[in-house]
Amino acid sequence: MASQTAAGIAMNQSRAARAASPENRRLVAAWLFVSFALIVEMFGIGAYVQNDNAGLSIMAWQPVSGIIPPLTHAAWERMFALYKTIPQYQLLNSHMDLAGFKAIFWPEWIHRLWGRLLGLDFGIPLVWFWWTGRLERRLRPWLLLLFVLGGIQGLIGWWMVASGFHPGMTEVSVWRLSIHYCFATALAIAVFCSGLVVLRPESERLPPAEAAKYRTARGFAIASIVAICIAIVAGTFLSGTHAYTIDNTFPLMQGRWIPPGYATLHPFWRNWVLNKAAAQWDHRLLGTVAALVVIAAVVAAIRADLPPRARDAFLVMGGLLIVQYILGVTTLVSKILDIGIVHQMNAVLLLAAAVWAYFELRGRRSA
Ligand code: HEM
Repeated sequence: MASQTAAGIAMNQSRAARAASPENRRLVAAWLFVSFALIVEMFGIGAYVQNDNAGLSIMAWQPVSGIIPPLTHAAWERMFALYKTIPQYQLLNSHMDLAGFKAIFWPEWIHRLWGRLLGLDFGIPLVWFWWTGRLERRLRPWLLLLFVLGGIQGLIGWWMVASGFHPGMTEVSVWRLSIHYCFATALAIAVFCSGLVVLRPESERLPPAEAAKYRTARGFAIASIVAICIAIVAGTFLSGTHAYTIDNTFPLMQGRWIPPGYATLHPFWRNWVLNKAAAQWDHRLLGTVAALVVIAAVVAAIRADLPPRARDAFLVMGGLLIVQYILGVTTLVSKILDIGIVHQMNAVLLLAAAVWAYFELRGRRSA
């Protein structure tokens, strides 16, 4: 019995050593970063679906059997007949034929397929890494939680889509769209952070005395994260109300700094979410505030003479910010929504870069 226990302890120790080895950490981190990249791709697909107004084309929630698209003409006709029962078809698309329906079906089908693939991409390696002792003990429940949250994101997606079937609705609820987008962003960033945690163990963080020197730059990294998150939430209201369809001039709206239609809804706060002019103005303003905070962070980082990895992170964040701003303004003035797709994907990368910048300046808990 005693020898069995000793053998068990030895095995646990060898598993822990294996999990902590640099090669293993790189492998696990690569899996997490690839998963992050696939989620960013998912943002692009989701944006395409939204631009095409295709999100309401599949009226069933079938996580497993839904992977099989209609295979016969009769099956297509059945699917189309279902779509004909919802207000979006009756109020907007009553002229649509089967070919038109197929054109909105496929983007939504690919969106859901990608969600399933993400589940496999995360779930299968999770089981394998766990089984073969490649995951540090403290990470296991966290990664399992992320997997479960991925499933919940799918449910939120369906809850969002279902809001578009209500009487009088021709698209999904702005609120639910915003929650769907924000939850996806949080998940993407959580996966990215997990990759960083695996790649950079406690021992590779800055010694506390050095970390203290960079307090200001670290504070700016946190401020950038907060400002970018706020701009993202405002972006979801702009996107959800299709506010890019009005006032396509920059920086003024209808020749004014504050558009005349800003406060038409009551109570006042509803304008922030549901009023096109207000949603667009808020996003411009908050995007600009985020841009200024990020620029200040990059200046602070350059002046602080940071360690190379941290400096790189701040510079990447600054570069992505410039790209983000240009993409936002270009989407607005051109009304080319394909540019908006890249703007949405880049938002997640920008937030990830800000998190990375913060991460590189974290100190060890002890000397
Ligand atoms: C740091 C700055 C910015 C961030 C993080 C950001 C983020 C976002 C996000 C996440 C969305 C999409 C949300 C969704 O689809 O639910 C969005 C949409 C949009 N943003 Fe930005 N944005 C920024 C700056 C700007 C600026 C400065 C402009 C233009 C003045 C702009 C114009 C737009 C437009 C027109 C859309 C709608 C695109 C569409 O519906 O497809 N953004 N933004």
